[in-house]
Amino acid sequence: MNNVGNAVTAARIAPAAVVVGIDGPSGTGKSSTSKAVAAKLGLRYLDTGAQYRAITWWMLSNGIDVNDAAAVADAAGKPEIVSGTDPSAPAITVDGADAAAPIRTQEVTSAVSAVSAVPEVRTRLTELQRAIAAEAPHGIVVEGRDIGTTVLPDADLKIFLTASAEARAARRSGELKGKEATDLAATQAALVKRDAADSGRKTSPLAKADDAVEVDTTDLTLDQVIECVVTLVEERRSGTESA
Ligand SMILES: Nc1ncnc2c1ncn2[C@@H]1O[C@H](COP(=O)(O)OP(=O)(O)O)[C@@H](O)[C@H]1O
Ligand SMILES: Nc1ccn([C@@H]2O[C@H](COP(=O)(O)OP(=O)(O)O)[C@@H](O)[C@H]2O)c(=O)n1
Repeated sequence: MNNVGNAVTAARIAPAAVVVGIDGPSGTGKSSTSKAVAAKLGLRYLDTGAQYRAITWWMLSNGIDVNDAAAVADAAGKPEIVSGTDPSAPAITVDGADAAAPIRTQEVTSAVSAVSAVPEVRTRLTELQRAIAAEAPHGIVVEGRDIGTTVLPDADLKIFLTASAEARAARRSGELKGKEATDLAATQAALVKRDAADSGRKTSPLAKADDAVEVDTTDLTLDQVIECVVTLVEERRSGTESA
């Protein structure tokens, strides 16, 4: 077959790259759903929250006062942050060091909203996120707070996950070890406080894009959420969305 024939055949076989943004507050199932959907559909995966956690961890590790926006802004370009996009083994390094564990500590979780509110931090990470998405050969699932509104406004599909604060706290608490896991009320209060900070900030707040599909996961199993999103992606790809 000549080159034109090969190109036509290839075009028939390989679906066009698809970009999916999944936003929502903590504990709605963004990471679990995004990784599973990316793996099922042969897409790359990006955890933008891990990048905000990584830069926060760097600030804390280097003695920057995370509540001093000017100091955080001055240092925003210093850490080298590299994200792996394999959904089966997402990785993140900071200045060459594996940051997967330290970015999940309570210290980082308590500081990340302050760092994430600094415009220079958001500008830098948004540029990085867009570059990673552009490099994904078959497409990518990108999860966060502002993917559909700011980072990838032209995404092929935008999902906004929600769930009751109680359900989200119970899920998060189920992940925590020891004392934290038993103090459900404290976990819920911390989640609600972080949601408010993320939604209330001036620069690219946590928000549902007007063209995002909202999925309330409160009474759904994780598998049901994954199946729902896979179906939405496949419908968007084939242009056969249900009315
Ligand atoms: N629909 C669901 N039902 C029950 N548990 C869920 C559901 N979605 C996620 N989980 C669990 O809740 C915890 C938080 O999920 P995660 O994907 O990390 O949420 P997010 O990324 O939105 O914070 C994980 O232990 C996950 O397995
Ligand atoms: N696109 C994003 C992703 C995360 N973030 C910030 O990073 C924090 C941690 O994000 P995360 O996704 O790891 O948090 P969880 O939803 O997993 O609890 C959020 O609370 C936001 O403050 C952001 O500002 N923008």
